[in-house]
Amino acid sequence: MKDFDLSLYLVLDPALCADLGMVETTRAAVAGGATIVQLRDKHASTAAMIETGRALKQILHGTNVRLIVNDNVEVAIAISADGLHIGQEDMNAADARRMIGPDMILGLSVETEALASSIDAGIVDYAGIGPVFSTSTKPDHKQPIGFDGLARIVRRCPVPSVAIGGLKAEHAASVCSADAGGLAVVSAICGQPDPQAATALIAKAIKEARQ
Ligand SMILES: Cc1ncc(COP(=O)(O)OP(=O)(O)O)c(N)n1
Ligand SMILES: Cc1nc(C(=O)O)sc1CCOP(=O)(O)O
Ligand SMILES: [Mg+2]
Repeated sequence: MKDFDLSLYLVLDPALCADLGMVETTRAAVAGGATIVQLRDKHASTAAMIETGRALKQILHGTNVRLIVNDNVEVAIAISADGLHIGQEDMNAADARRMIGPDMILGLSVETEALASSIDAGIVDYAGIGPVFSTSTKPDHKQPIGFDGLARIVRRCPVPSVAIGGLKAEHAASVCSADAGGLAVVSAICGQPDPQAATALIAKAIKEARQ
């Protein structure tokens, strides 16, 4: 069984993190209670992502916080990341698994009940489900599913799941009620005046929702 915690999943965005940078934002978020971090940079070269990924690995060394690379399997392998996250339009999950080997965490985006049902739990370790709400962070996002849609999709998922899309601390209780394993957030942490405090606020809301 792979050891990872989806409770508070930080997805990095270089533009939103412009002031502090992705590395310092990650340092602050980990201090605030982030449990997993994704390096997501849709415009960086592979070489630039490898450099950032190595810096993130240093920050996360000695913590239980896992580092996931978005989209780029070459980067995930080059930096020996803890995991890779792919979407339906990125690559086939079985091909990704063959490339990263059996031990790396593999996350897959799913937007519908049918896609959730089709997940092979022998290949995929967790599902990213969304968008719950419309969000300007990902202009090409699919149709928002709301909390009812989230609950329906989670029910069909044979693997742990994390909700994404427009989520903030105030949504922790609804995400937990839908039985998702956590909240994935970008703008609720990246670019916030105090990313550590912003993370701690979400972590507190998750803790309260689970009590
Ligand atoms: C945790 C998590 N869930 C969903 C996504 C979205 O992945 P994808 O659909 O491939 O879109 P991009 O992020 O690549 O634009 C994610 N990155 N992380
Ligand atoms: C990276 C990503 N994936 C989504 C999906 O629906 O699959 S929504 C999204 C961006 C989420 O950003 P914010 O927390 O700022 O709303
Ligand atoms: Mg993708």
